[in-house]
Formats: sequence, structure tokens, C-alpha cells
Amino acid sequence: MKTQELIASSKQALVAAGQQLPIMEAFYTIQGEGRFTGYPAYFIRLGGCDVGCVWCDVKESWEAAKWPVLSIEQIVDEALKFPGRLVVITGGEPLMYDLGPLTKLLKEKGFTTNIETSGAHPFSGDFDWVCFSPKKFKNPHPSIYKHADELKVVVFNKSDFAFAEEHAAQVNPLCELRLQPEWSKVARFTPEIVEYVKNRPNWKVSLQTHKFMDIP
Ligand SMILES: C[S@@+](CC[C@H](N)C(=O)[O-])C[C@H]1O[C@@H](n2cnc3c(N)ncnc32)[C@H](O)[C@@H]1O
Ligand SMILES: Nc1nc2[nH]cc(C(=O)O)c2c(=O)[nH]1
Ligand code: SF4
Ligand SMILES: [Mg+2]
Repeated sequence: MKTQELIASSKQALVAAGQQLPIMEAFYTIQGEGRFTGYPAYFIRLGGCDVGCVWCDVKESWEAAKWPVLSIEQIVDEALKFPGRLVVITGGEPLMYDLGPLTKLLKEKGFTTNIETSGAHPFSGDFDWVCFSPKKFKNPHPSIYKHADELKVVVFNKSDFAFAEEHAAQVNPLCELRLQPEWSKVARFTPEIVEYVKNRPNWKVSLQTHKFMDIP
């Protein structure tokens, strides 16, 4: 094997082991959505997603090879530069990777660990809060259902209410249920979501509040 091929394959092995991960961006902001809306949080956005949502608001994340690969130590050292100790791992689809080593290190350093996931890949990692946002474009892996603390379904058309109920029937009974209008359809679907939640109070409304605040 040539030296460059050797380097590439050892890099792939480190990514497969979850010791190194492709990072699209990492930023300190306010969690805009779901249970922790309003909390300051450090977001780690992993590159790579094979789900293909037509309305995805971070399509540039999809191709993993575009993004630099960092060691979990480098990733955590960056996070430690900010005062908050809540981390949100997102993407792309973060469960494409083994998140065991990164979450172990984050917890050793005192972070609370949250994840945003479509659940389309096997569950991994040690998380304090799992936000599961299932997609019609690729079925969830069965391992997600027992881990989900929050089910957050994006409403892009009318059939998404029935899709939301299908998944609500499969999560554990303590899982919090939220409906979030797709950003380009906020005006179209917010009134229907409001009526839905008023009539079925096991559900709650989630809005992408960071977009209203015009922050990352
Ligand atoms: C960009 S995704 C990344 C994490 C993971 N791939 C997932 O889909 O859960 C983060 C969150 O944003 C939601 N989301 C993505 N695009 C959206 C849009 N256009 N409008 C509303 N929510 C959106 C997703 O459903 C998910 O809950
Ligand atoms: N402020 C802010 N809150 C978020 N909650 C989930 C996000 C995501 O893209 O995963 C996100 C995001 O991109 N920004
Ligand atoms: S699963 Fe998440 S990152 Fe992937 S396309 Fe859908 S919304 Fe975008
Ligand atoms: Mg986002």
C-alpha cells in the first residue's frame, strides 16, 4: 500500500471507531427548538447524512467528505472555550457515527449531552436527552424508540399529523411529543398545529425560534 493510501485507511478506521469525526461547524448559541428552547448550548454539527429530506435546512452538511476530520479531543477542547456546559450533537445525521467515545469524553469534562437525530442509524452514545425527529425519506432504526426523550415531528404537509401519531405509538410513554412547522410553511401550518395541540394535549408546539431571532 502507498503511504497516502495507508494514511487514508487509518483515518477511516479512526472515524469508524468514533475517535475522529467530520465536523461541518461548531458554534455556541441558544437552543432554538424543542424541550431546551432558550438554553445556551454549544452545537457540534457532524458532516454526512443519507436521509435526503426535501426541506432539509442544512443540505450542505450531507456530503461527509467535504468536512475536516477532527479528533474527539480537539472537538471537546473547542467546546471547553465557552461558558455553557450543554452540548447538542447534530448534523447531518450524527448517528451515522459511533458517538460512544465523544459523549464519554464530553461527560468526563462535565457536559450535559443532547442529540438531534432522525434515528435512521443504530443508536450509540451516552446522552442526557435524545430528540428524535423521524423522517419519511428513510425509516428509523428500531433502536431509537426506547432512547427517545422527545419526538419532534416536522409538519410539511397534512399527512404529517398521521405520521406523527404513528411514531408516538412506538416511543416510550414518558417521551415528550412535539410538532414543529417546516420553516417555509410556518404561516400555512402553525394555525393547524395550534388547533391540533389544543385538542390533543399530549402534544406540544415547537418552533425554530433561532430563525425568528436571526441567530445560528
Ligand atoms: C438539520 S436536522 C439535523 C439532525 C438530524 N439529521 C435530524 O434530522 O433530526 C436538526 C433538526 O432540524 C429539523 N429541521 C430540518 N430542516 C427543517 C425545516 N426546514 N423546518 C423545520 N425543521 C427542520 C429536523 O427535523 C431536526 O429536528
Ligand atoms: N439555535 C439552533 N437551535 C437548533 N436546534 C436544533 C438545531 C439543529 O440544526 O440541529 C439548531 C440550530 O441549527 N440552531
Ligand atoms: S435527516 Fe436531518 S440532516 Fe438529514 S436531510 Fe433530514 S433534516 Fe437534513
Ligand atoms: Mg438547524
